[in-house]
Amino acid sequence: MKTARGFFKPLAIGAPAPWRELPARVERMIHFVPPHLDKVRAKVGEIAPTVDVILANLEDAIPADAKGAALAGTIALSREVDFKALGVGLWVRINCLNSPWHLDEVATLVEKAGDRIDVIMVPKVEGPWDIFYIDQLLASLEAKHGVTRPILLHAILETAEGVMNVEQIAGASPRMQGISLGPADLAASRAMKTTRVGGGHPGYRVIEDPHADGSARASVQQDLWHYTFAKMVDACAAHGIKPFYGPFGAIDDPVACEQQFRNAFLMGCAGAWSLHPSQIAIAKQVFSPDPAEVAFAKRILEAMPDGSGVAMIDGKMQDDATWKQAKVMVDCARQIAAKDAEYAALYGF
Ligand SMILES: CC(=O)SCCNC(=O)CCNC(=O)[C@H](O)C(C)(C)COP(=O)(O)OP(=O)(O)OC[C@H]1O[C@@H](n2cnc3c(N)ncnc32)[C@H](O)[C@@H]1OP(=O)(O)O
Ligand SMILES: CC(=O)C(=O)O
Ligand SMILES: [Mg+2]
Repeated sequence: MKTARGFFKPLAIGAPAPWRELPARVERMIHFVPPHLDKVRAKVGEIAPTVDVILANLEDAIPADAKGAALAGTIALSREVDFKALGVGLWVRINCLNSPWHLDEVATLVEKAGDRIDVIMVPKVEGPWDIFYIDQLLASLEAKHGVTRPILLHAILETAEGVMNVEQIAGASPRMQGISLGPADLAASRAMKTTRVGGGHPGYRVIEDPHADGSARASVQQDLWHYTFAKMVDACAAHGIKPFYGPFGAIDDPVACEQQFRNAFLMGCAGAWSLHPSQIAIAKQVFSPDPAEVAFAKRILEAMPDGSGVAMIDGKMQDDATWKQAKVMVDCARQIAAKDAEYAALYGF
């Protein structure tokens, strides 16, 4: 690992100085777009004002013979829509580092759209060495092409080795913006016997003990992802970067999608992916704190102006620790309100 003094030094002569703090951005949903499809790309201008992030996907779900078209479509998209003016992030998911495509992709993206891309998402990150490699490559390309703002990195946690190394991945570079859970590839990597993209499974349950009278035993479905998810959230929080839930593939089950997103929100995630336009509103609602909870959090802050001591509100004890939770909630709401007039009104900011 780098020394403390070396950590924030640019990795190439002429590369921009690394971010010291992550830029404050609302990222409730990362909306995936297949950029090789002209018809879908043409609709991005309409969708962009309704989302926080548009992601041009070059990796899985893009056919091998369309990788070039997807890259060209991404560059075109970065010029066709003024994402900065809309306050919408532009992200790109490149192909994985052992694929034949990633090198040309990164070189072309930085050369042709380096000043317009906020975050590059790197799939199948196995350990900090993957981040060191892409960090150095980006610095060299940014220097070469005069990019003035460092492009951030987002890792997908989707292999058993990646899960084992998640703490080092989260802290590998000042470029690290966040990590998303990739439940589909992770399931394959672990030899899980499933065929889903995220969500639960009806077979993964706990069952109550047998009853003396032999009557039916209740059982409840459990969360397959809890362990990995909690490990990822702690690694991200400890390193000051953002955790995200990834994709929910059952487009036809908005109820389960909402529940999966809500579990992620409650655990500390900043957002989730939307694969289909119908998932945008779900993510927006779930990852914007409930106005009633925000109102209660404001009361805690008002009751304890310096954040110390003890207070009772509606029968509930408040102290320094609940004050800190309330501050997380109100700060999150304030950030959303600054971007989203609808929520500004709901929160009373
Ligand atoms: C495990 C992982 O790696 S997950 C990440 C990789 N996967 C992806 O990125 C998938 C992205 N999503 C998609 O490709 C599509 O949404 C699919 C294939 C899942 C479903 O597509 P369809 O069957 O066409 O959905 P549907 O018919 O409901 O689409 C309705 C409209 O929304 C459009 N649409 C669908 N998905 C998107 C999208 N992600 N962004 C913008 N528009 C979209 C369709 O083009 C269609 O437009 P139209 O009415 O003008 O014809
Ligand atoms: C997100 C992703 O790429 C996966 O689940 O495999
Ligand atoms: Mg994957």
